[in-house]
Amino acid sequence: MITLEGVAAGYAGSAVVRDLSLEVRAGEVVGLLGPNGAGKTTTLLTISGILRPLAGTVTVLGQQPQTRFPHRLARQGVAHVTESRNLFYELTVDENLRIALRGSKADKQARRDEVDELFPALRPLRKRKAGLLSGGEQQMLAMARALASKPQVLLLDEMSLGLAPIIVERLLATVRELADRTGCAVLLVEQHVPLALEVVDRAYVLAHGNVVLSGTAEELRGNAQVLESSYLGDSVLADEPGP
Ligand SMILES: Nc1ncnc2c1ncn2[C@@H]1O[C@H](COP(=O)(O)OP(=O)(O)OP(=O)(O)O)[C@@H](O)[C@H]1O
Repeated sequence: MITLEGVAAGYAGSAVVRDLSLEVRAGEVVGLLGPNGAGKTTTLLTISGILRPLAGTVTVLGQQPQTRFPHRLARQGVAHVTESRNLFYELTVDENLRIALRGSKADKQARRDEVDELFPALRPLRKRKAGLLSGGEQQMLAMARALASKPQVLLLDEMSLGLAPIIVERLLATVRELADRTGCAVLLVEQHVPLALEVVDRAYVLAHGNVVLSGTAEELRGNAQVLESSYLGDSVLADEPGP
């Protein structure tokens, strides 16, 4: 679903991510972890076609998104939820969802039912303007919008930004359920490392634009010291229970 081979990515011809190879298969949830400025957002932007790779090959759903028109990719089943959430804040929850729904009437109804099942907390908020929702509710709506477009590939950039760990835990569980149910391939950037490692199948750790560690969630959980040192002293594992 997503394959990167020897990819360099960056801005104005200058690479901030180098020699990156990664893979996300159907139904997998894969984490892209690492400290601030490591190149995680740049990697997602390159996968969704917003940035062109400076070197290497990006393949998404069998195609190379080396196009200046990322909306074409979106129509082909790639949803990218950016840090800014991209909601229409003056529109209601319902209206935000309606805009994102695609396909026949039956398709749209099926998507709506799925959204209702995965995000029951949004049901009583349908008539509320998106701008009046809490941070967690807005993030749910951003994910629900992504789901409404029936993605085969979902890119999630720091969906937990500014949210309490309990909300993050719920959102991550929903992402897992979405991948298991729909077979969607999910690549997620997440700062809450221990929480992310509870739901992802595998993860890549980026530091200074290079992969410094990768493995299954179990391998990474068992490699906490190396994982922590890749964050250059940031105590990412601080919310792990003590010994
Ligand atoms: N539009 C831009 N033009 C030039 N450099 C940029 C641009 N956006 C990001 N960068 C630089 O690229 C590097 C990687 O940034 P990126 O946003 O990909 O990191 P990140 O791992 O997502 O960080 P964070 O966790 O802080 O969001 C940083 O040094 C950043 O300053």
